[in-house]
Amino acid sequence: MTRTKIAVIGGSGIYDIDGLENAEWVTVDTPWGTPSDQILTGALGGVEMAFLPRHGRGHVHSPTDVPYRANIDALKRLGVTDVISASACGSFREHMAPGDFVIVDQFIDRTFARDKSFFGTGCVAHVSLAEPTCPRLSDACETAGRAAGITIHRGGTYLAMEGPQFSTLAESRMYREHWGADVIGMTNMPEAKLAREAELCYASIAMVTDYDSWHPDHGEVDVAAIIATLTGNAEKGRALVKGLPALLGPERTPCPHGCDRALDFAMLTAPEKRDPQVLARLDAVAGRVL
Ligand SMILES: CSC[C@H]1O[C@H](OP(=O)(O)O)[C@H](O)[C@@H]1O
Ligand SMILES: Nc1ncnc2[nH]cnc12
Repeated sequence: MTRTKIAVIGGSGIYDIDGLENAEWVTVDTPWGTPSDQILTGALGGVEMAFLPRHGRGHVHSPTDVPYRANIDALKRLGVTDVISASACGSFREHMAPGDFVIVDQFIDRTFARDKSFFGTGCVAHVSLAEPTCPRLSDACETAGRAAGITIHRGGTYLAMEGPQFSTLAESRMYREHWGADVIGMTNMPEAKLAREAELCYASIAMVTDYDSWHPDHGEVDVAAIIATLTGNAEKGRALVKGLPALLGPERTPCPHGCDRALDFAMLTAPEKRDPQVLARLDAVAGRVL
C-alpha cells in the first residue's frame, strides 16, 4: 500500500480549490522548466491533495504554451499518484449538453506544437496508450459526480486541437461526423501521454461549455458564452472533487490497470548507452525503473 495523493489540474475558469486543510501554495522546480504556477497542497478528508491551475492564476499560458512536462514532473515530484484533469470542452453530441460532464476515455491528438514526451535521444521509451485514462480513477470521478447531482456521461473521445483559435465549421463537422469525436478541447494532449510516461493514473473530466460550431441551432462558439457556462461548471467540479477522498481513501493498492507500472517494459535504450544527463532529468518521472 502507498499513500494516495490526488492532484487536480484545473482548466479554464478553475484557478483554485477551496476547503483544503493546511492549504499552502508551494513552488516546485523541475528539470523541464517552471510549472504553470505554484501548486496548492493540503488535505481533504484525510487524503493528501494538490491543485495546479493549468493556465496559471490569471490565465497566463495559452494551450500551446502550457508547460505540460514541467507540470506532470512537478506533480510526480510532490508524490502525486492520481491526476484528474478538469477541462472546458465543446460538444459534438446533442445529448452531451452544456453543463454536462463527460468522463473521457479516448483521445485523438491533433496538436503539433508541443513537447510530447519525457523521453528521446539518450533514453528512448515507448509506453502503451491504447487505454489512455485510468478506469479506477474514472470510476471514482463518475461516482463522485453522480453523487453531486451532475449529469455525467461515462466514456467519450476528446479531440485535442492546437488552437488557440476555435475550429472552422468544416473541421467541426469532420471531427463529429467522420472521426467519431465526442468533445473537443485544447489541452488534454500531451498531458495524458506525459501522465502515462510518469506512471500516474490520469482521468479527464470534460466539462461541456458549448456545441462548438456544428450545431444548426446554436451560434458559433465564443469565449463570452463559454465563460458564462464555465462558472456553473466550476462549482459542480468543486463538488465532485470533494467526494473523491472518501472514494479513493488515504492508502492505495497498485493500479489494477497498470498505470503505475507503465515503464516496466517501455525502456529500449541499452543501459550502457543511456545518456547520464538525460537520465538525471528523468529522476522523478522514471526514477522507479532507472
Ligand atoms: C476558454 S475556451 C478555450 C480553452 O478552454 C479549455 O482549456 P482547459 O482544457 O484548460 O479547460 C480549452 O482546452 C481551451 O484551452
Ligand atoms: N469548442 C471548443 N473548442 C476547443 N476548445 C474548447 N474549450 C471549450 N470549448 C471549446
